[in-house]
Amino acid sequence: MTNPIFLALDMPQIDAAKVMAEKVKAHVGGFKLGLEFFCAHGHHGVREIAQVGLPIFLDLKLHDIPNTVAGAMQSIHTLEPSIVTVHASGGRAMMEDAKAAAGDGCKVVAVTMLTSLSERDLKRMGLTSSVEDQVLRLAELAHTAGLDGIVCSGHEVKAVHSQWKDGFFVVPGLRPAGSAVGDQKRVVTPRQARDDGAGMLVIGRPISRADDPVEAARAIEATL
Ligand SMILES: O=C(O)c1cc(=O)[nH]c(=O)n1[C@@H]1O[C@H](COP(=O)(O)O)[C@@H](O)[C@H]1O
Repeated sequence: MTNPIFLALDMPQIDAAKVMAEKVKAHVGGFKLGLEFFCAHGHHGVREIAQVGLPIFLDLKLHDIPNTVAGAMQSIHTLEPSIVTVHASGGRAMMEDAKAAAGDGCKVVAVTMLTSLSERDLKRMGLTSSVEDQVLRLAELAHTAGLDGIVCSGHEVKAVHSQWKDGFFVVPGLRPAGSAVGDQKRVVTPRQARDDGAGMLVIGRPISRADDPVEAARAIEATL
């Protein structure tokens, strides 16, 4: 089994990110570079982390009109990411154009409801359905648009998996038992997410902010 853990390198310093990546590379399957890192270091930063030798998940959460998102996808071709995110709420045409513009071998997955949101947050946005129903609706839209899968929390992944059998499901908001939840609201353990159908486990602070990141990554890997 390839290691499904992707370490989120959410830090603004390129040197610290590279040191962290080198340290834990034996216990993870790849690295996720998101907005904090990409806004600070762009293409150069991605190339630096890619030198560590593991696949790169470029988490740009693109959300704009179809033409702009397709252009952004083309602008990252040369980085050869394994996987890129767009927001499902950008709509079907946006997702179709994003997928058409993605480079060969690059999965495109749609973020559904951020794991930092609760049912109450949905209501405040005027959405009256449950989180699970909203995730299932957006997952269906992403599937129809021809994407490879979605990003959702471990609370919904089982239901999404039963609706979309061959989809690829990325699950963040993961916390080993007893670790600090922080700003996440819908959390499960890495093992639970895996058992329920997650293809990729995105983990940041429980590893990167641990006193001993190598031991933290090794311990999580051992639970899978
Ligand atoms: O797209 C993501 O990766 C993502 C989607 C989501 O709904 N929730 C979420 O936490 N993430 C990302 O997953 C990572 C979680 O980090 P930790 O909470 O530190 O483990 C961060 O890099 C987030 O940007």
